[in-house]
Amino acid sequence: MATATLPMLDLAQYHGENRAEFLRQLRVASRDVGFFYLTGHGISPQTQQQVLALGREFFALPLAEKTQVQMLNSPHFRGYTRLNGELTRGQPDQREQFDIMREDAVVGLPTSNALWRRLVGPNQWPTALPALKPTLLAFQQQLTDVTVTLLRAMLEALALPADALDHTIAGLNGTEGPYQHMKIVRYPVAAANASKQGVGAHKDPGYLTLVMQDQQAGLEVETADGWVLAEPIAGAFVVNIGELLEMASNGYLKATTHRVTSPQQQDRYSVAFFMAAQLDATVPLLPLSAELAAEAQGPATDPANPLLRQVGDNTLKGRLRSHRDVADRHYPELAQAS
Ligand SMILES: O=C(O)CCC(=O)C(=O)O
Ligand SMILES: [Fe+2]
Repeated sequence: MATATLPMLDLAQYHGENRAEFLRQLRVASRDVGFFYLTGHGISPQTQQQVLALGREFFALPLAEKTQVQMLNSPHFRGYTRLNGELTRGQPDQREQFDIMREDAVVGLPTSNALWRRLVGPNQWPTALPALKPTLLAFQQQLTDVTVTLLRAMLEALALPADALDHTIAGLNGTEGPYQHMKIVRYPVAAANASKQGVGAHKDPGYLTLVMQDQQAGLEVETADGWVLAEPIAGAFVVNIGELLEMASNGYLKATTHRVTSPQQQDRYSVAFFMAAQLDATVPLLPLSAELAAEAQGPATDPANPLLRQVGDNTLKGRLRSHRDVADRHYPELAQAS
């Protein structure tokens, strides 16, 4: 593991007198590493601790309570996934998790070419832990606000209008704001000789991801210097860029591969939040200046997993690959094709 560390950015500077220098650092970090720590985001340590504590409580519930809200029940890919229940590049991840998205009503009947509309719908909530719903939904909204600010700052950092992507995060069918997806995760200590794939190497699909970690390390980032450990820093979020933003910037902003290695001594808890364009958006190609365009390397393409500019199709494709059991039950016609 390389000893390099990730860049550190203070979002408070975006609103202060160091704005220009902040934007420069943001541009360089997003171009060269695609990963950084973020402080000055305005979310209090108390709120962070409260969410992590509630996450621990959730995972400590009896399996029967967690199974009651299993993702397998949900055509909208919300709910609990047991250990080994999610696949990354076909290999099972050593983590259990609970996924939520925007709390929505089911939208109208899908037409055959817009099956992604079925991603929209309600979350599942465990009756045994009533505090989970209000706490996680409020936290999801706070993280959304931070990522929207950050997205606008990134566009400014590219010398574009801050609102250049606002039309892709305005909301779907009367909902407000961008696509939201949050998960609370538990990575158990790996048994000797067992797989240590907490989550396999991957890029995130959306615009921007925020990760909140407890004190247990495990998140690793692939950089030009090799794999770098994103050591937890109390109060700071880890930010990374997703494939949609890489695509919009023609590869100037980098979606970087990362993974989690199972902890050795203590279970690790984290919360990951993924902000993306709304499902009916098509990701535009941003008009970069000639100077910046010269540094844009084009989005990385993986022939085994091509990116789709239509966000709903791209999102559904990712969910079907990661959660095969949900795909088989709720999308049999697509599960066979993917
Ligand atoms: O748990 C973490 O630290 C990161 C998780 C992650 O990369 C993901 O779920 O996409
Ligand atoms: Fe990730």
